[in-house]
Amino acid sequence: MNDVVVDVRNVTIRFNLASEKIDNLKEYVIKVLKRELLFQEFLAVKDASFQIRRGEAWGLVGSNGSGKSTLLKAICGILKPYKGEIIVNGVISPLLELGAGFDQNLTARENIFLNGTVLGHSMDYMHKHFDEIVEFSELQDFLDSPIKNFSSGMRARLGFAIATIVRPDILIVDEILAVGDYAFQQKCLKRMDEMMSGGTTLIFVSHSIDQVRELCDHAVWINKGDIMQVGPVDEVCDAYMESMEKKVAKK
Ligand SMILES: Nc1ncnc2c1ncn2[C@@H]1O[C@H](COP(=O)(O)OP(=O)(O)OP(=O)(O)O)[C@@H](O)[C@H]1O
Repeated sequence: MNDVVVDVRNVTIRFNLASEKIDNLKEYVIKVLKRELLFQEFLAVKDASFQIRRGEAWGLVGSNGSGKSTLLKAICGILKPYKGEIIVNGVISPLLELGAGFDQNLTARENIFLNGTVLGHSMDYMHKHFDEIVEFSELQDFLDSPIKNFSSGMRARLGFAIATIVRPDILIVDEILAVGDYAFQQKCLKRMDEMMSGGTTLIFVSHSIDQVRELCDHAVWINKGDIMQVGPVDEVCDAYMESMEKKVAKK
């Protein structure tokens, strides 16, 4: 049996950055049509390869702007690699940036249904799980307020509660716990633990190395798009922390 659920094969992700300043949309369109707009190639992830097996928990670590979220988006299929391929076996429940899948002008109640649909659930399914979502998020008193008035922690509560009503094959959690309070973080960690006991594979991005060590068994350290190390969580986190400490000492 092939138990590899995410196979990242020599993946390079490229963005085109406009290399000149453009002040307005009209100027942009004219330049694109005249083929005068210059782009600079920027590789956010370079030749990344690793394999994640069923039931494993992987942490992605690295400093700001190193390519963690970009790699997660490619695993979710939101971004297409410029080179290489990613093979995913199973259903992914992605919990990416805060507010992704939410409409800021709709209420929490409406957003539960909207976000559920974005994740591929029927209205019927969302009706059945509505109370469970509200209970987990502890937002009973704010159900009819528009999301734009929510704090980042409240958005994280709602997003996490929706993304984890199903027991997906692969759960992807990007830095979302950072904005939740301590009690909510513990509640989320417990739920992730339970999901992993049930066989869910986890891919987790966090700047809290303690959380990565606690939750994950493997890790990838990425730095400015380069994969620095892949392997057992403690080895990778030790190497990453050592490099961070050296960086701090130099300053
Ligand atoms: N849509 C985009 N267009 C152009 N550049 C992008 C785009 N998305 C990300 N980048 C660039 O790719 C690089 C990696 O960004 P990414 O968000 O993956 O970093 P990260 O490791 O998740 O950072 P952080 O820890 O700060 O969240 C950054 O330099 C960022 O500016």
